[in-house]
Amino acid sequence: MLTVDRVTVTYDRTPAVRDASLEIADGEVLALLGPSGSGKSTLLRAIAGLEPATGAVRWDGDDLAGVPVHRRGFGLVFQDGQLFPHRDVAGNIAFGPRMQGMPAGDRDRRVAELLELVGLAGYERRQVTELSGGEAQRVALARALAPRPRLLLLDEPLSGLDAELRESLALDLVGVLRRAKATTLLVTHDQEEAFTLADRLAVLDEGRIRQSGDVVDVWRAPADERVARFLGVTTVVSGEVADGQLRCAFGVADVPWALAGPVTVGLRPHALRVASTGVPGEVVERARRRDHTRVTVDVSETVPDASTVDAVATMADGVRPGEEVRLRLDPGGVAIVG
Ligand SMILES: Nc1ncnc2c1ncn2[C@@H]1O[C@H](COP(=O)(O)OP(=O)(O)OP(=O)(O)O)[C@@H](O)[C@H]1O
Repeated sequence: MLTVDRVTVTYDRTPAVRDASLEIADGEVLALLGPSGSGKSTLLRAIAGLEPATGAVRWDGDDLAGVPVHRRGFGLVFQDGQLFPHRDVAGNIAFGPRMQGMPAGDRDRRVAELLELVGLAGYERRQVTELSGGEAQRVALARALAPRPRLLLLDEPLSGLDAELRESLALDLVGVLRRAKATTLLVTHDQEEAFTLADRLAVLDEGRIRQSGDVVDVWRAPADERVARFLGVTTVVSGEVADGQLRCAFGVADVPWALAGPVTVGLRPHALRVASTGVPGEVVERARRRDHTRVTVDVSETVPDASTVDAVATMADGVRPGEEVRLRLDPGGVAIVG
C-alpha cells in the first residue's frame, strides 16, 4: 500500500503541492485529477522520488525518503512514452528485467507475455521509431510493467493521442491494469479518462487535494462548487431532499444516496434534457456534438436563480435558436454539492 503523508513540494518558495495526503490500496487504481497547473505531475514526481519534498512517502509503512528512484520498485509512464529509440520493442520491454538480472530465456517469455497483454503480440523486432503513437504508448506501458513494479505511475499516458484512439486505448488500459492487478496512480486532467480507469479519485486544485473518494461518490457529491464545476457541473441551483427525493426548480429526481435537508444542486448538461414536458425556456445557442446536441436555454422567466442553463437534446430533436423547448430533469446528471 502506498501512503502519501502531508507532502509539500516548493519551487522558488512557491508551493506547487501543499500538504497532500492520500493512500492507494494494493490493486487499486487512483486517478489524480485536476486542472492544468494544479500540481498533479509534481506530486507524481515526488512520489517517484524525482522531486525533493517534505512530508513522507511510504510503502507498506516503510519511509522511502532515502530510497532513490530506481530502487523504489515503481514503474513510470509519461505522456510521450520516452522509449529508447536505439532499441527495438523487445529491447525496450526487456530493459527492466535485464537490470534485475533475469536470464535471457525468461526475459523473452516475459516480453512475449507483456506484448500479448497490451495487444501487440509479435511486435518484438519492430523499431520503436516506426510505431504509431498508440502503439508506442502500449510499448511504454509494457516496459513499465515488465519488472513487475509494486506501483505504476502514469502521467497523462493518453494525452498525446487523438480523441478516438484515446477512448479506445483507455478502455484497453482498464483491462490491462485489471489483468496485471497493477496498483496504479494515474495523473490526468480528463475527467472521462479518470472515470473510465479509476476506482477512486483525488481532485487536486492549486496544489491541494480538495476531495478524494470512490469515483461514484465524488461524482454524485462533489465537496464544493469549484470541484463540482471541474467535474462537469455547469448549473447550480438550490433544492430540498426529502425521503430520497430531490425537489428543485427543474423538477423532481430520485437521489436515494443523498441526505435529507436543504441542498445545493449541481447540474451537468445532461441533467437537463429537451423533452415534451418540463420547465419551459428559449434556445439561445446550439452546438452539435458527436452523439447529441448541446443547447443553451434561457429559463430566466421560469427559474429565478438560473438565467441560462446548459442542456442536451438528441440529434433528432432538431432544435434551433429562438425556439421554445421544455427541459426535463434527468437524475443521472445531478450532483449534490457540499
Ligand atoms: N521544475 C519546476 N520549477 C519551477 N516551477 C515548476 C516546476 N515544475 C512545475 N512547476 C510549477 O508548479 C505548478 C504545478 O505544475 P504541475 O506540472 O505539477 O501541474 P499539472 O497539474 O501536472 O499541470 P499540467 O496538467 O498542465 O501538466 C505550476 O505552477 C508549474 O508552473
